[in-house]
Amino acid sequence: MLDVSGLKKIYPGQHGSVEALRDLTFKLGDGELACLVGPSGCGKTTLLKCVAGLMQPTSGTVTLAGTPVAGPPPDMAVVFQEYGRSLFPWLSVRDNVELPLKEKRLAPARRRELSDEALEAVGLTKFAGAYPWQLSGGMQQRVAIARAIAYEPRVLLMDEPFAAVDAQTRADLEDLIRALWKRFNMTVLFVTHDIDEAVYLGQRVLVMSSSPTVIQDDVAVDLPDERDQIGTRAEHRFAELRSHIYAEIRNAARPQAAATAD
Ligand SMILES: Nc1ncnc2c1ncn2[C@@H]1O[C@H](COP(=O)(O)OP(=O)(O)OP(=O)(O)O)[C@@H](O)[C@H]1O
Repeated sequence: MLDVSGLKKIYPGQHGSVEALRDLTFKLGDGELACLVGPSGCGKTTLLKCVAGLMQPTSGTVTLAGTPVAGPPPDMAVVFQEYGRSLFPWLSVRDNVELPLKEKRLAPARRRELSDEALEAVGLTKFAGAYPWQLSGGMQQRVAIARAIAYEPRVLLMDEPFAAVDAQTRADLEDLIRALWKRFNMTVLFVTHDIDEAVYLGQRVLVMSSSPTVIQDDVAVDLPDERDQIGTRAEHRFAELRSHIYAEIRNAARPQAAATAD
């Protein structure tokens, strides 16, 4: 479904250019849920922007279902960390969810159907008429997720979407993502700083090295498919996977966050 090959990104700058991504190659199969972890500044956001067609890589390719990505693809949606800035405060929850569907030029009845389903899926049916500023942080992030789901993406990209919410809300949102992933058969690439979150959510964890960045490890999460916040996290295998990835990231982290390319 998603094929990233030899991706390289160099940011030009006045004091030397920064090689954020050196040579990234990985594939995601149709319907896979993979998490991407790596040390701070290793280029996770840069990678997502290139995959989402929001930024041109210096070299390398991103292919979505066989088609090269040259701009934002119609069957991909992105959920960012800053839900506060990604929702329009003057639009109701429903209008926020339907906005991209208008861009897609869907008829009003179809837009309504999709927003109803998405709001029901994230448990916000009762809040369709509310405004984002009337909702808690976790609820606002659920609106952002509903907006992405309503778009009916084949691939959902998430960039540290739960970094700004409290621990209990975060756990609820993690379970919501796994439920939505199963219900809508999406391919999900989920970027996080949090190793526990990556192991809990993913079928695979891609570990990025520090800059200049490559994929350092690709760990299969061989935990049972049914996950729950208490049981799964208490499993011996969960602890083993977490320790393994933690050691990889410790290895990957070097004192310098970014290398100079010239
Ligand atoms: N627009 C830009 N111009 C120049 N350098 C940039 C730009 N954006 C990012 N960088 C550099 O590229 C490297 C990777 O940044 P990026 O934001 O992709 O990392 P990240 O892994 O998402 O970071 P974090 O985990 O802290 O959010 C960093 O060294 C950063 O300073």
